[in-house]
Amino acid sequence: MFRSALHQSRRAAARSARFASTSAKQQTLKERLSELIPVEMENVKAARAEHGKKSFGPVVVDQLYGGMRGLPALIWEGSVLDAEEGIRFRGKTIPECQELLPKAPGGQEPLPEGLFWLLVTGEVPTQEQVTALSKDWAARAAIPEFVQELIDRCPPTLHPMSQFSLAVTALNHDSAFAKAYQEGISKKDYWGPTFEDSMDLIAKLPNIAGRIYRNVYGQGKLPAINPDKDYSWNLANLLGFGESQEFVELMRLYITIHSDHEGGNVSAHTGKLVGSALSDPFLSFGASLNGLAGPLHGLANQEVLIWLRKMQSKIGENASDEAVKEYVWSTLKGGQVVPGYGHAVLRKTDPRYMAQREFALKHLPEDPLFKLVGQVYNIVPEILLAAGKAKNPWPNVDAHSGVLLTHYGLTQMQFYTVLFGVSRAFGVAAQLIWDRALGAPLERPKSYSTNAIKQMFKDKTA
Ligand SMILES: CC(=O)SCCNC(=O)CCNC(=O)[C@H](O)C(C)(C)COP(=O)(O)OP(=O)(O)OC[C@H]1O[C@@H](n2cnc3c(N)ncnc32)[C@H](O)[C@@H]1OP(=O)(O)O
Ligand SMILES: O=C([O-])CC(=O)C(=O)O
Repeated sequence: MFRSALHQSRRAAARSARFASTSAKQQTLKERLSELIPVEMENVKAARAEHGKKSFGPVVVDQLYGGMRGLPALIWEGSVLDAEEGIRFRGKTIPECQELLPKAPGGQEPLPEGLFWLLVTGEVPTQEQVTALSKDWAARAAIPEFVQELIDRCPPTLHPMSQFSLAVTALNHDSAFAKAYQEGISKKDYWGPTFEDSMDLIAKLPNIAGRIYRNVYGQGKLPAINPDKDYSWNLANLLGFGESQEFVELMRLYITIHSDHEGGNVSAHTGKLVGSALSDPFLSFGASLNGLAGPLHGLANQEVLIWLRKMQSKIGENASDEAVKEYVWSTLKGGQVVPGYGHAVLRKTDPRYMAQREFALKHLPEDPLFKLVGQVYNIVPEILLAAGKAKNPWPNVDAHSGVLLTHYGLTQMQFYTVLFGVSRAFGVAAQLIWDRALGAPLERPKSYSTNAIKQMFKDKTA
């Protein structure tokens, strides 16, 4: 009976996918989503009916002390991470996304608009649907005057990530979800205003990021959003790099690959957790950003560049492998981590690192800093293995992002994590929409004290 429910829901999904392909041109993301939600509700119901009582295996006490590594604890629809092969967005690898997602005219990198559509629906959109999304986001891009003033009043010495988080949190002033909740919206309709807030959130981030960048680094007045251009072009232009076709392409790739990394990473999980209290998407994503701002998470892309620059000032440019090795060892011996290396889940080189490396090989193969990143790649894993602590000696996404931004003249490292944050909104927003559509409950796992654990196992051998 359970199996037949699953089959029925799959048949309904297939019917609905066929419908989508015939009427794709006319459908907006919200229209498509409203068709998919009832299908997915049935799918989840069937999956829970069939598998709900099955166990993933035992939970051991070390997992409670060890940052919950490997603990199956969350549902996250947009992406799943495999330790060996890396991330798949709705089942698609990064190279597959690069191939399948729509591009801008003359562009070769995927448009993040298409990635968002994929994260939300599990489907690859048409060129027209992606263009419509670019236009929709451009139309929603303006930020309220008081948020502009809030950013303008921040001292330039306040870290750009703190400014970013303040501004995103303040967008809650106009939250459609918070308003609808106060007006007594029914649970079954939560997803509608969550969708609107999520679209507004993503749309407004370039104006927030651009304003912070120009304020902090004295880069002059913010230009207007161009409604005929895509999201990444507008973001690049607000930062002052709209003239560089390569930088715009880099933004398309960057926003696509940093968007989502399943649900357990700090920023994604924080957004989901805060959203589970029915805090609106602005409050939820503001919280995500505060997690992303930590040096073991998104701030690592700033830390990598700082570390590379420090290395250069200590051992000079074009340093020998021996000198680099010595510098890496001195980092470890100083009780610090090598930023950009290691990962909580991955056990191979991050495919996001590889995608950025390929971009560099194509566009900036002779860049001296890129060469240093390559040299470090040949040296660090062996040293981390020899040091014997890190479970994954290979580079993660952050080991490569800064060098690309620096190449095009975006040299202000403290700003880098803001760009990561713009991208991470895509993944968090997509999940918030589904969480509210599927009625995800308040998150509240059980915690224990050390004494409670000791007591629990007092008279037991295992
Ligand atoms: C977008 C992202 O968030 S990607 C990650 C970005 N962060 C970084 O690049 C910072 C450097 N890397 C790290 O600190 C870690 O590898 C993390 C935080 C990413 C993962 O942490 P964990 O899952 O705890 O890693 P792991 O189980 O391998 O850690 C075991 C030990 O190796 C150490 N280790 C792991 N990676 C490194 C590293 N790059 N340099 C030095 N030591 C390391 C850990 O600090 C830990 O030491 P401890 O036992 O003294 O506490
Ligand atoms: O998956 C993680 O824990 C960290 C990471 O790479 C990301 O969030 O992009």
